[in-house]
Amino acid sequence: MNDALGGAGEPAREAPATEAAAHARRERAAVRRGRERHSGAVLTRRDAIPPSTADQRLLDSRSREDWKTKDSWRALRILSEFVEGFDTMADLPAAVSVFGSARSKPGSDEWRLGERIGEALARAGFAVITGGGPGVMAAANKGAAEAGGLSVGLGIELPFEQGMNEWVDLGIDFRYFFARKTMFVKYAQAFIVLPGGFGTMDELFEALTLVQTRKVTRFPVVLMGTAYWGGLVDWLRTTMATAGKIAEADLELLTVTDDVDEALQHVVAADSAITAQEQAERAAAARLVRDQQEAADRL
Ligand SMILES: C/C(=C\CNc1ncnc2c1ncn2[C@@H]1O[C@H](COP(=O)(O)O)[C@@H](O)[C@H]1O)CO
Repeated sequence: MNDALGGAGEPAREAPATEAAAHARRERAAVRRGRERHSGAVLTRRDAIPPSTADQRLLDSRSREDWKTKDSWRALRILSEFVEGFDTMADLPAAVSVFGSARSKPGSDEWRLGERIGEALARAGFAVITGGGPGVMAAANKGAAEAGGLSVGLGIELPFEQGMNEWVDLGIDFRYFFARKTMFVKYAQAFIVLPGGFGTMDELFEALTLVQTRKVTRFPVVLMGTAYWGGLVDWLRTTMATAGKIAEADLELLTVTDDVDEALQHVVAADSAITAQEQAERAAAARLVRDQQEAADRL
């Protein structure tokens, strides 16, 4: 039973003071239920949980024998993960991926920011995609779900998994990080990145690399939290750009703000540009078909 649901089945908004207590209650309940692991369609609990994850078995294996005999078969499982992801995500409306620390505590400033950005995106009509985990991910999912938006979680099998957060309405569990990362980029029009650790950095720099190398275009990357990101952005400018490892212009790929409305504006502006370009492309294609038809009719 979801204890964030009120009697009428509606999500009950918790007062800030009680939110952390409610979160702690839910965590204790999860521990009581016992540890569990999702691996694709497979759920294991307690003693049935395998000692390693699929990603570990693929990446951490040192056995040449395994590489010859097992990895080629693993490719089929990897393929199935892409198929499942593509099939499910293709039905999404315009969406934004929100990243940030798995460790942010409910009620903290970062958590509130995550919730507000999730809510603002949902009100603007965007689905919100997160990693489906705790912390900022849960906050953004909560904001989106409670504002009536589509709240998506792309979970990952981890050795210390906590399960998908309760505000995910559409969830996919991935075994492989790289398959999951494709979905974050392919089905989003922008990334919004809140304070986070290695995982968040990985997602941020993957997006920046894809934009810098023009694998994706018209893709805003918004960093939220000027105090947190300021040092990194300064370092990118004064050390990385000065050493010629990136161009000055690459820094313009990033927007840094504390303001939810400003973040949203960037996303909406990019979305409008995409829509205008798609309309122009469709009109050009229709003109081409019409011209060809008229030329054929004249023969
Ligand atoms: C560390 C804890 C739980 C981990 N659970 C996660 N579930 C889903 N996605 C995750 C998890 N941990 C990291 N990620 C991904 O990386 C980003 C956050 O990483 P960070 O190092 O915390 O910045 C996040 O956007 C996810 O995509 C229990 O506390």
